[in-house]
Amino acid sequence: MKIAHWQADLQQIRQLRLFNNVASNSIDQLLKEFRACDLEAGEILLSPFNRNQYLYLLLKGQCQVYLGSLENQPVSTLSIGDCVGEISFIDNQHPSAYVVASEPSSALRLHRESLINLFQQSPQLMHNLLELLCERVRQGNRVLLDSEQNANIDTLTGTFNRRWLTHVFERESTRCTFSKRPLCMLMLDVDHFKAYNDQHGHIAGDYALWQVAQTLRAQLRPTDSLARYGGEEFVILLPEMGEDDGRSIGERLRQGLQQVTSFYSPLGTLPGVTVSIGLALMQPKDSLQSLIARADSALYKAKRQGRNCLSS
Ligand SMILES: Nc1nc2c(ncn2[C@@H]2O[C@H](COP(=O)(O)OP(=O)(O)OP(=O)(O)O)[C@@H](O)[C@H]2O)c(=O)[nH]1
Repeated sequence: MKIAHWQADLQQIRQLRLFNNVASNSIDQLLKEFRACDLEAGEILLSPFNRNQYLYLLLKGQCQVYLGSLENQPVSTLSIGDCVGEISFIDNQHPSAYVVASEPSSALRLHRESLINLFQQSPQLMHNLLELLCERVRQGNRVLLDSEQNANIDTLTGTFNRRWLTHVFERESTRCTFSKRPLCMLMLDVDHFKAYNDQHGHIAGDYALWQVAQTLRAQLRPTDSLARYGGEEFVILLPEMGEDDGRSIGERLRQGLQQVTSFYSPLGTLPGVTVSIGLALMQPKDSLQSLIARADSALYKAKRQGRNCLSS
């Protein structure tokens, strides 16, 4: 980072959010506390390994924010007018993220020693800084929410995964028990899938799993929960469904897949697959594990009965 010569352009300064509505006669005084600096592309401005003493205000260029490691995808981009390092500047702790200049950039920087001075001179600037901080907190919460949602999604099929099933079972089983309603579980397993992979290739197998997920999802209610439980196994929770209803839904899903005799994929047309289904009705005191164990043995029965059928 190079300290740069900088001629204050009041027009530009007034447009920066930190200086929003700050009285013109204070700006001159405030700017004396700032130093201009130039950053090269790739330069690391903040790192969780180094304590940060400065608040940066981007005047030119842009920076990217990385959480955890610089190998990860950037979580956000900071551009002209954005503040950098405001949290560690205030609490004097290590930054929680890496901030890297993604192109040659210029910034104004302010040492934390000037903080008190600055606030005394301009409550408006303090107000602006608080607003920017709140925005950063909200942005952080959004990133957290996104990563939480991604952690529940199976990347191949776009359905929920086993982790999410644990979470949703807790909620739905409590709700159904409380309202004295039944809950049904279906466990589906693609038939002869090893042979499918062997014959058409693993990528084709991946497309077939994707196709299964699409077909199942299209036939379920929004309140039903579809999760990929593992390899070629899916679990469906049917809240407020007794055994007979669960059976007819399972049967409809099985037939729906049987009817997809072929489907289009980026590899060309591929044959469809069939599934075997095990059904289990939730009993009082059932845990997710005990319910899955019964659905799994019903599935095993369906496999023994010749596959492409439902058993309970
Ligand atoms: N393409 C693909 N294959 C997978 C995936 N997960 C598991 N498999 C394959 O699924 C196959 C499952 O084989 P098996 O458990 O022997 O069962 P099966 O051949 O389907 O036979 P049955 O279940 O008895 O009808 C294995 O060959 C796994 O490699 C995946 O994500 N993609």
